Amino acid sequence: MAQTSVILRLELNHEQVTFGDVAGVIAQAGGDITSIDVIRPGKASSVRDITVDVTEAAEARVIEALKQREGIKLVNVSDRTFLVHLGGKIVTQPTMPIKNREDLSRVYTPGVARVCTAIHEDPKKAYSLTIKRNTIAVVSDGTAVLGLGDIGPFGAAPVMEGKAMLFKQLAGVDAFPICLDTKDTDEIIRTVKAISPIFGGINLEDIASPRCFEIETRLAEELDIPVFHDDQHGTAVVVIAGLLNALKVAGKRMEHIRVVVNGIGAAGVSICKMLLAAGVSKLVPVDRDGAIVQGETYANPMWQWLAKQPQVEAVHGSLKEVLAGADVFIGVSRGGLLAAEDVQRMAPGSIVFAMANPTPEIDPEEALPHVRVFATGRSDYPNQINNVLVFPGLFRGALDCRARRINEPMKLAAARAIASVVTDAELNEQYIIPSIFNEQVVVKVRHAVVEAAILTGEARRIPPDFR
Ligand SMILES: NC(=O)C1=CN([C@@H]2O[C@H](COP(=O)(O)OP(=O)(O)OC[C@H]3O[C@@H](n4cnc5c(N)ncnc54)[C@H](O)[C@@H]3O)[C@@H](O)[C@H]2O)C=CC1
Ligand SMILES: CC(=O)C(=O)O
Ligand SMILES: [Mg+2]
Repeated sequence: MAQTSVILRLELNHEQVTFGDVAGVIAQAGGDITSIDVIRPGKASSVRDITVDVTEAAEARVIEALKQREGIKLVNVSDRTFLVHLGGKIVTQPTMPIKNREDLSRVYTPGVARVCTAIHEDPKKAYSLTIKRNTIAVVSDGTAVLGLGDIGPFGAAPVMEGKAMLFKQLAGVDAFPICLDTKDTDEIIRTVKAISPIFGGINLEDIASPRCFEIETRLAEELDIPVFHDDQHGTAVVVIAGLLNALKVAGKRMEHIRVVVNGIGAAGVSICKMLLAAGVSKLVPVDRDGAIVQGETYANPMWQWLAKQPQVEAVHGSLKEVLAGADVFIGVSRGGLLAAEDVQRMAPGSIVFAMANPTPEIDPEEALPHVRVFATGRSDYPNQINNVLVFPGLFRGALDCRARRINEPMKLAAARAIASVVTDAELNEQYIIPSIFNEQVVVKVRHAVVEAAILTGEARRIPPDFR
């Protein structure tokens, strides 16, 4: 159940209520008080800010219960999640202050002109003399934002700002959110190409399938900087990392497991491809109409590709039907699709990655008693399988070695690097994947990605620590 934190500003009439009464009302309605600040003390009345943790469902109950109680005036409700978004979440910052005319004539005109000319004469110098070498565009058209669907470019912005924050905080990569007001494939490609000169890489985000496949493929072909659709490959990389460790916990092997992947969109297609490359021999891709079946014909070119793979089962069925007996469930579809009895019918020692955001395919509380390893994309449960473990270190590595592309060996190396952060001694059901705050993650992913890029001839620069 999604948890939120609200700050309630209350004016209390001391003749009618005590603070104990207030606490009782909140607790009864399902809220959990985490802090109290006195804003205005007073004998007859006082004003306090009360921070309350509640589930989304209980929030309205708490508010209503307070409003109904005599002696309590609800002055304001602030959602702490909204508060951190006020004014946006990132800023740009100069690398030095401009203190005097001399500084001004160096960083700007006339001095800057010589630098411009030098870059014009040798465009490679853009990497040393501009922000290009450390800057990524996070590009979305707002059509598949988390699991919220097509909520448009304005709606997408808080997620893209969040990705930019994570790039910077975790890997020192400067990232800029770009939310496009078009859903047209050609226009998106034209626009990204037109803005690309200032960027060292393009992170495509939350662009709906199947359009995202063509956009990424064409941009990767036409640009000489890495183009990476995070929802496809970032997700696939982190799933493989989690699965490598979950299989160790469950005592199963990649070649023997039967895997059901639900939601064959951007993330699902890339996950299926990476599972096949990793040696999975029994795969059941499932979308809204049930299993994608070997030998059938599909209009979606990616589903058609899957239907031709010998490892894909030739069995029709709904998600619930095909899930019976499966060793692994990977959900990248939509929240709330499964119940306890569905995961109960999986093979013993089952592994469930319910990764739809913000609501997983099955409520963790329902799934946990019946599965061996359980993971979600969320940060409020153990085992957060989220592409945030991948994109910061992966782009850090790609930028440092000036990789032209991000190829399969670089992705596989990233997956193994993430898995390796959890040592065999630490590994258990609750800890198959490191926390995003584990500093080893970015360090190891970067190192593995640079190494793979050098080995596969993708690097255009050897970073000093590899010389
Ligand atoms: N934890 C993580 O790191 C990540 C999680 N996700 C989550 O995965 C989900 C899908 O993301 P994308 O692949 O980018 O979206 P997408 O829109 O490209 O694909 C979603 C797919 O799920 C299918 N689908 C919808 N309802 C379904 C149902 N009831 N049963 C089976 N399939 C169904 C759609 O037909 C579509 O093919 C979202 O909830 C997203 O938040 C995506 C990327 C990373
Ligand atoms: C995590 C992520 O990229 C998504 O849910 O779309
Ligand atoms: Mg995404």
